[in-house]
Amino acid sequence: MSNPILAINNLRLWYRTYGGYSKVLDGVNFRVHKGEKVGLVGEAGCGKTTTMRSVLRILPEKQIHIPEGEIIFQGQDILKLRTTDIQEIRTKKVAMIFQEPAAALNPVFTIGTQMFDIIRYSDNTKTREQIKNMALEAIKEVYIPDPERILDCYPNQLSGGMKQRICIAMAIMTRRELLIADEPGTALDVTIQDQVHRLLSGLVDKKGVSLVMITHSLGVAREITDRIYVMYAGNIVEVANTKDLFARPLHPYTLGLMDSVPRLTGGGLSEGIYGRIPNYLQPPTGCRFHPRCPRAVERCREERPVLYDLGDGHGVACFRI
Ligand SMILES: Nc1ncnc2c1ncn2[C@@H]1O[C@H](COP(=O)(O)OP(=O)(O)OP(=O)(O)O)[C@@H](O)[C@H]1O
Ligand code: NI
Repeated sequence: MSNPILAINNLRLWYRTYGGYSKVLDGVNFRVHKGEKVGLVGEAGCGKTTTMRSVLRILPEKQIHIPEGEIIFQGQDILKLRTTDIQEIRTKKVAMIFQEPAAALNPVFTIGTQMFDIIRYSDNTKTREQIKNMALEAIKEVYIPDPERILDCYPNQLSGGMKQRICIAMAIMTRRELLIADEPGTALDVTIQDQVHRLLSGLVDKKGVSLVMITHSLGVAREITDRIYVMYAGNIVEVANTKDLFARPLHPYTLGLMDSVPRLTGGGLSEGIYGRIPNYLQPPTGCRFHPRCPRAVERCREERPVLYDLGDGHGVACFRI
């Protein structure tokens, strides 16, 4: 395949807390190619948001420590960029759509004002009329009727689903290379969430932009993505083309996630996989999944499995497959 537009290499990231360093990301490797739709899947707290926020450098910088790793975006290491260059990436190259649309919109400005600002930041040569037309066009693309009226609305005049659509419109109305969607619509009810996912997926195809879809649901990732990374406790434990992952899931954690779909309210992940994400202040030795793993043996406690490639880009980090 061509060079990836995003390559996260061996990223380790710790949070400073009162109890010491919380060692969350433990050597994450992650790639996105041009036009690709990639899923990042795992339970709550496994580090999905941390990984993707680090790409935009929107983590609280004073509270984090990065002992190792690089984040190469279009050939540059994001971790080494100056703030002004990061700003350039945020306004022109990469957009993020958040879980909670209300939090992404400023309550004191109209939708129009906020959309115009984004367009102006990305390209200051446009006339007022061109800017307005771009905003109207984007609102039409997310299937909201009466776009003229929407421009004059404040966020609180719109439903949750409408707000999420506006966030998507804002993300795609100017030319971007990469879109990162962090569980978009999780705050909404399920049918609306579905619509939001489909809308996003369609627009990404239409614009030819790359997508990273963060979700705790393998089912959602299956609907939308070409390739999936499964994350557990700050490690990528399995990666494969979406079809291959469902045809031949290999990591015990992936198997647990697959079984867990109808049992989200139950105690553990599946029949054999109880427990929860470890304490990152004192993460388990060896494979971080070993305390929960039905197949764990002595070696899993002592040695950390690397992700090995079984061919066709199917990688798995487990001694016991
Ligand atoms: N600012 C912070 N300081 C300390 N710990 C943090 C901070 N932000 C996140 N964490 C911790 O990092 C771990 C990973 O969190 P993260 O939000 O990246 O997971 P996630 O996979 O996105 O989960 P979710 O599905 O709940 O969004 C969690 O244990 C979380 O409590
Ligand atoms: Ni998250």
